[in-house]
Amino acid sequence: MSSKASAEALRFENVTLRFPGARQAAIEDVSLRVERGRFVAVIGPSGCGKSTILNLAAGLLSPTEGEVHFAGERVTGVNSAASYVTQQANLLPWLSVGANIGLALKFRKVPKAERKDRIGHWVKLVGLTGFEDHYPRELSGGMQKRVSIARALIYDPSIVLMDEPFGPLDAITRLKLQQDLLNLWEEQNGTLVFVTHDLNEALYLADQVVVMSSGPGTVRQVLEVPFERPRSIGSLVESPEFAELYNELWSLVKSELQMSDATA
Ligand SMILES: Nc1ncnc2c1ncn2[C@@H]1O[C@H](COP(=O)(O)OP(=O)(O)OP(=O)(O)O)[C@@H](O)[C@H]1O
Repeated sequence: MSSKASAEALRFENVTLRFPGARQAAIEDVSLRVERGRFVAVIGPSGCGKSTILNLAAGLLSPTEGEVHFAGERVTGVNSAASYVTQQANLLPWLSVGANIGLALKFRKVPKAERKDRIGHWVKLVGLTGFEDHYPRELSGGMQKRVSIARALIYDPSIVLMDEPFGPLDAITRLKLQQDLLNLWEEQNGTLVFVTHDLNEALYLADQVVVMSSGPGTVRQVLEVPFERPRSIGSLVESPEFAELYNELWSLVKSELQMSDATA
């Protein structure tokens, strides 16, 4: 295998997905390559197929045409290497915070003592010390999100897929969690593909931003985000380079929104 091929995490090759009975394809002829260790944001108008792309990467949907590959292998069923953080935290209400976080370790038959250590470590990392024995209903939305992030990262998955990870949270909690995610996931050197509607979030977190067009969903442009890591959101926001890139991204997204309004 060439070094180029071995650095590849996810690849979409001319992927079209048409839901049964749909007038037009949800996504059409999407080609995309995500290298290992990269953070990639997918952004675009509502309905342009962002979640569909995550579902295809997770192996929950199969392309109508084209192929999805992960780590050099064609994805033909559920992609067990991928950890998926959906829009809702989806915690199991009858399990404590600790048990929710450790779920993937239990499925993988990690011995109890090791499980306990790793859960303790992650509870601390996501700032939930003292809440291990609480139940999801006793947590705020932000705390539930922290649990779902710890649950997704605890078993060192090869790739994490996140659908609007911080969507419903207030601005301050979002900022804090965005910075936490940067710190946590950079340490693990993992691959992250996430969908967002938030231009700032895309630029804070990602190495590349995939801007999609709608009707049907296609890749309009892939924008490189050159900011060095480790990143501090506070310093990024103050830099002129950030403002410049934000404007570039905004004009791309704005033209997509105008196009989708015109075709609606
Ligand atoms: N299960 C389904 N059956 C039929 N059509 C679907 C299904 N899921 C999604 N679609 C359609 O596919 C298209 C893409 O949907 P998708 O959810 O991927 O878009 P999105 O960009 O994630 O949207 P949003 O930003 O609003 O969450 C939309 O037109 C949607 O109506």
